[in-house]
Amino acid sequence: MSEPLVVVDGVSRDYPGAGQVVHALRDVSFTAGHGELVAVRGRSGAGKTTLLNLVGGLDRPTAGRIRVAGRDVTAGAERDLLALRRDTVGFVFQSFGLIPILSAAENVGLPLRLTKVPAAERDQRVAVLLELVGLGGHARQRPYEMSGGQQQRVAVARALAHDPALLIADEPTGQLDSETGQAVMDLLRALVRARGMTALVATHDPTMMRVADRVLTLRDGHLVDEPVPV
Ligand SMILES: Nc1ncnc2c1ncn2[C@@H]1O[C@H](COP(=O)(O)OP(=O)(O)OP(=O)(O)O)[C@@H](O)[C@H]1O
Repeated sequence: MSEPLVVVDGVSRDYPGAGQVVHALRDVSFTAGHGELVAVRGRSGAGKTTLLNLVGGLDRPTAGRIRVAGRDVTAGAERDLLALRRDTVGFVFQSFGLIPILSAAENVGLPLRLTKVPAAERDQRVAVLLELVGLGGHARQRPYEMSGGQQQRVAVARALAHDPALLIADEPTGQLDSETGQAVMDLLRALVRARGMTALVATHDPTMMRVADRVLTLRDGHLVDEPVPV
């Protein structure tokens, strides 16, 4: 069997602070297999965002190695990281990150525009993706005409547009009420199952921890063994 989709090996990330260095991650190691949904929990400041950014190639560690889909995310040139993000990783953020002047369909189609997928194919894929997240009838609406849950669904559809092997979601339900958050979680769970994607989801939300295959706990930059509350 080939190596797991995500391999994090002895990763540390220091930030130079005013006067003293912040050790945001300290010697973190884990793997995430193909098709696995891994939740990352921890208090504010524990290092969740730092870890997700490193795995997604948005940042580089101070020490250690990360491989995603067989590619070294830590040693490559900037253009290799760009290629990784374009081909392999989809991102979902707490704040949705949609472009306000674009419709739902245009937001979802944006990554395909950047990779120069022909217009007809793009439109078809966008329609399928919006159906997939339950927004088939909302293609022309702009983000401000949609609820928070609907906006996050658009963001999920956009993250899936280029069919990434890895979905990285940083507090995807952080701005949603619990019922809407649950719906977005269920959607992520179903998508990971149906598409065989791997997902790494930072969350404070106990619901997400219940639907995850595995929960990693960060404390002060360390991975710790801690039972998950049920
Ligand atoms: N760019 C930066 N420069 C300096 N310190 C940083 C930077 N980014 C994060 N940190 C520090 O690194 C530590 C980990 O931050 P991180 O954002 O990864 O935590 P988190 O677990 O995602 O928190 P939250 O749940 O509040 O989003 C914190 O002490 C934070 O202040």
